[in-house]
Amino acid sequence: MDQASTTQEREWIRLSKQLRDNERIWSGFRQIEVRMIGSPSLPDLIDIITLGIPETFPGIDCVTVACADPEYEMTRLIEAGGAPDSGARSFVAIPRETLDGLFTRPWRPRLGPVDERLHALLFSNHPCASGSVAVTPLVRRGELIGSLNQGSRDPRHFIPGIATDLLEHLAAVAAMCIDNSINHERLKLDGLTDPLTGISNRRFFERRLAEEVERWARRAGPLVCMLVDVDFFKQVNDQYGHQVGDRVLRQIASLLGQDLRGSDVLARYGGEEFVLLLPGTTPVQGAAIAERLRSRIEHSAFVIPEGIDLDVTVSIGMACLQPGVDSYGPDPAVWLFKQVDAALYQAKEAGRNRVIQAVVS
Ligand SMILES: Nc1nc2c(ncn2[C@@H]2O[C@H](COP(=O)(O)OP(=O)(O)OP(=O)(O)O)[C@@H](O)[C@H]2O)c(=O)[nH]1
Repeated sequence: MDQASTTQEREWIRLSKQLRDNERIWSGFRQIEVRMIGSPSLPDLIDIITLGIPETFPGIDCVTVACADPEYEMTRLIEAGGAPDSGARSFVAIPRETLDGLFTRPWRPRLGPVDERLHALLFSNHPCASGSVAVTPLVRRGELIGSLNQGSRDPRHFIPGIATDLLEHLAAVAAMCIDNSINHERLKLDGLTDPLTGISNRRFFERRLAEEVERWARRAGPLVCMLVDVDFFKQVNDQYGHQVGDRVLRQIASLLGQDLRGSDVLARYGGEEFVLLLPGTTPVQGAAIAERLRSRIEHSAFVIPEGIDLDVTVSIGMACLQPGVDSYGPDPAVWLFKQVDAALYQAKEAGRNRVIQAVVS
């Protein structure tokens, strides 16, 4: 056999191997894609991404998913639904600013060695991401929602300059599936009850506010509204974790609901804010109730698993629609809520742990 045909044969073998490798990668990629699209829940999806990718693609030793999750919505869903040792370990709730700081526009994957800070942030449970990493932005409807983080022991697996179209495609499908699963979970819960505290949710409150304002317009009596916001709640989460934060929110909901009348409404307005609507209550009665609630929370024991008793306080903004008054503008409900919100803001500004009643001139 002459020299030229030997070289040709080697090239042929190399190309055939490359073709087979590419086919394997594409087939694995399609399998992952189909599994992600068909996943029944968010915990399942995170498992497919974080366990399925390393199983399917040689050289990838671990995968994590980081997402901005300010209200711990995803964290809670994943913890509640996943196997204890899988998705929950590989999902990272990342502060919005930190996520934004990971990438610059146009959002492109970051490839190469991993530094200590990035490792601690994205791979803290995964020592195998020691050689090289690919951190790919998860973008949905033009918004950066997280990052898909793949790690390898091999320092040469992810090197700057390699083609990233497959990584980007995988991240685009993952982002779409994550977004769909969250929306699906929200739809399931989107009744009128807040799943964390068991009390009514904002949608229910808004419905009841419209009904009560209609009754008030028929001269049914005064209508008091108050907005209750936990003071420095971020510190509770930051210091003791969101599960302790969740416990505090549940206890506050229960303290606020202790002696309400049947016609009163208590709802979780969102995050660490609760709202109360008290039909047939005068401003004087409303202020007394608000003060009683504030004091009850200040003097309640909030004992967390470490045995520590947390000091929890709330600020309350309160306002009232008086019967027979028609100077509240075209939409009294909007007027009422604006007053309540402004009063709460004043209560925070004045030092927190207090009730401020909107003064109507
Ligand atoms: N654990 C838990 N935390 C939540 C939930 N919803 C919102 N939060 C957290 O509530 C905190 C609200 O923080 P901020 O808006 O800064 O307010 P704050 O720390 O209470 O400070 P002030 O309101 O100014 O007294 C954030 O850290 C949110 O992540 C939830 O459902 N569970």
